Amino acid sequence: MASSEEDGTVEEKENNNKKRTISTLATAWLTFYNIAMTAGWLVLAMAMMRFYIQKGTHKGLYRSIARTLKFFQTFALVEVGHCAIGIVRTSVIVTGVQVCSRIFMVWFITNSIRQIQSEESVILFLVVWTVTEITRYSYYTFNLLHHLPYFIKWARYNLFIVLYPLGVVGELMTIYAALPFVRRSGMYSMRLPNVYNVSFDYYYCLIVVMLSYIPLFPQLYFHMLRQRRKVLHGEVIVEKDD
Ligand SMILES: CCCCCCCCCCCCC/C=C/C(=O)SCCNC(=O)CCNC(=O)[C@H](O)C(C)(C)COP(=O)(O)OP(=O)(O)OC[C@H]1O[C@@H](n2cnc3c(N)ncnc32)[C@H](O)[C@@H]1OP(=O)(O)O
Repeated sequence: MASSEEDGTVEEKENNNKKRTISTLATAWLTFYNIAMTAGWLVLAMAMMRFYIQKGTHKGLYRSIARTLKFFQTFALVEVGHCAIGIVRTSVIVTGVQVCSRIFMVWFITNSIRQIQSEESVILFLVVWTVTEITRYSYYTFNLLHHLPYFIKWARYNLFIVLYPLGVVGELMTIYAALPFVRRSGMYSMRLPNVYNVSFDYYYCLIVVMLSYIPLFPQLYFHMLRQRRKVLHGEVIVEKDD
């Protein structure tokens, strides 16, 4: 009897130690990740400002920051992994939609269609994303270090009220500007007949993507409003499971 009780205690202790090690490793990784992402988006902000001050125009700005933008925005895919393995308390679906829509904007719209890279709408979403991400990643970093200045917390849970709709306007206007070029070039499309006997029209795909903002964006926006009430006003919110 005594020995089985002792066994139980040893097992419990081992489990607790394992959990503590995993949690320490997760915190260390998240701190490194958030610092790296804050730095990445700060580099982007400085590169954009420097370009504009030196050239006095936004034309050519996208090309000058494209590599850094593609790297840091694509790297954000690991955030979906963070949610999936449970090291952050965020929905995989909410994070997945947010990250995938950004990666789609970068790779399959802005990077693929040179003619739209100098549109004002591209600058609009780039500036909005940059302000959002510097605030968001610095919030997570300071939060993990238990030294969160109030103005960063305030910025994280207030700026999105204006920035989110502005970002969506920039993204939708950019996709809209891309439509004529996509139609003319037939890019990423497959016409029949072909060996696979499959037809795909990227032009209509983009129209579906634009329409999908109607049901999806309000969900992300209301999610952030709920987070705001929870963090700034201490409301207890029961989230539905994914
Ligand atoms: C394939 C094609 C698909 C096309 C589909 C098209 C449709 C698209 C429709 C939608 C379009 C959206 C377009 C978006 C544009 C923009 O981004 S505009 C810029 C403005 N945007 C924003 O302000 C939103 C920014 N995004 C986010 O905040 C997130 O991505 C989020 C997932 C939407 C919400 O974040 P969430 O994590 O749920 O909330 P938080 O309050 O920040 O965190 C919750 C808890 O998780 C912890 N946490 C999360 N991440 C980390 C981390 N990296 N490190 C450490 N901790 C983290 C956080 O601390 C919280 O923990 P607790 O405090 O313990 O609760």
